[in-house]
Amino acid sequence: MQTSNCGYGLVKQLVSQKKENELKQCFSLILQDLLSDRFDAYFFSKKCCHVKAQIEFQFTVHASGVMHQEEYDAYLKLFKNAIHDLPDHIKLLKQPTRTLFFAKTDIHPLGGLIITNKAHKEGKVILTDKEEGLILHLLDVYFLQMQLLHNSSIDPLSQLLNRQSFEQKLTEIMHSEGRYQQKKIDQEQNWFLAILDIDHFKQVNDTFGHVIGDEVIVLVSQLLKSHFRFDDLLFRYGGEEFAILFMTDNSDQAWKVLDRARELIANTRFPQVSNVTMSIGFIQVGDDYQLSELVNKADMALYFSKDNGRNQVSDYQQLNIVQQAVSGSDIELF
Ligand SMILES: Nc1nc2c(ncn2[C@@H]2O[C@H](COP(=O)(O)OP(=O)(O)OP(=O)(O)O)[C@@H](O)[C@H]2O)c(=O)[nH]1
Repeated sequence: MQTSNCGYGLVKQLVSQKKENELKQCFSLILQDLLSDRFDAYFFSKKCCHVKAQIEFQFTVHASGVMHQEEYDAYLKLFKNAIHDLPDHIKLLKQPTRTLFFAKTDIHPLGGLIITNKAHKEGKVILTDKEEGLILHLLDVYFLQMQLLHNSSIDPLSQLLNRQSFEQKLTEIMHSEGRYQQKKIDQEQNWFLAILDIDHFKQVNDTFGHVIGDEVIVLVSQLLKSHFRFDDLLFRYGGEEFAILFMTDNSDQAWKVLDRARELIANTRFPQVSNVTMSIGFIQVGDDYQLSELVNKADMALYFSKDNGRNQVSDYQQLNIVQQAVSGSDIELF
């Protein structure tokens, strides 16, 4: 039986040294070991080695236990992404014989993970402590790797996702299997792209200085984070410009969500500066446009908000209606 060099300690060390490539390599070795006959215990006891035959990955989840739906979705995404990145020959080793079942426990900072046998009556947990230990350690490795990848995609001032990750995430959404729609809590949900811009921010800088300007960006980011859901994607898109990718039922709901965010910013008293407002434009992500077109259209809606007095939310679809109505009346006039 072989023992991998990629121990848990090594993973931790690589993470702390931010050696992303080495970490990826090490992580891939761990997974190969775990899912192949070379399975061994690297970041835990060798006694776990019999577990291999029992651990299979399948992502049909039958119950969410006591976990909140959003938290549960985030876990699922984490695992799906991790498995998605595996080389093909490893994917072949997966046998969909088991069901993942998440339950919130105190054992792990990310919550606990238990695997149950689908065939087992009433889905009783059949994992031994050692097996559960194995999974929890695996979760640790995922967590550390995700954290590292996460850090490289974060804007240091706002702590939101950076511009580089924006295109990547939007591309992922546009090319993903479920595409623009996903079933969430028994309801179809659609993706929306919003672009938000702080109004008259130049004036803030000119009057109070760049340090205060930066503080406004930080506070706006925190407010937005507190307003949106755990798995909505918030980006600092440019200097005082933000982008949000989020899911909701329809355009009316999207408008309401964004208008509440606008209201929250407008009603917050910012130190020194006092009042800050934001203009927002959004569009539903769909088949009609390429990525750059989509961003341009959301931007057009944003500038419509700016041109119409700022501190408001505009839906690109509604602008079309306005434009068509205008051109329609033009035709009638002439
Ligand atoms: N403090 C600070 N200022 C920034 C940052 N990034 C961009 N800015 C400033 O943001 C200001 C943006 O100004 P404009 O694009 O003219 O827009 P505005 O004054 O917000 O006006 P409207 O968008 O039309 O409401 C510029 O003065 C930039 O220098 C940053 O990271 N920190």
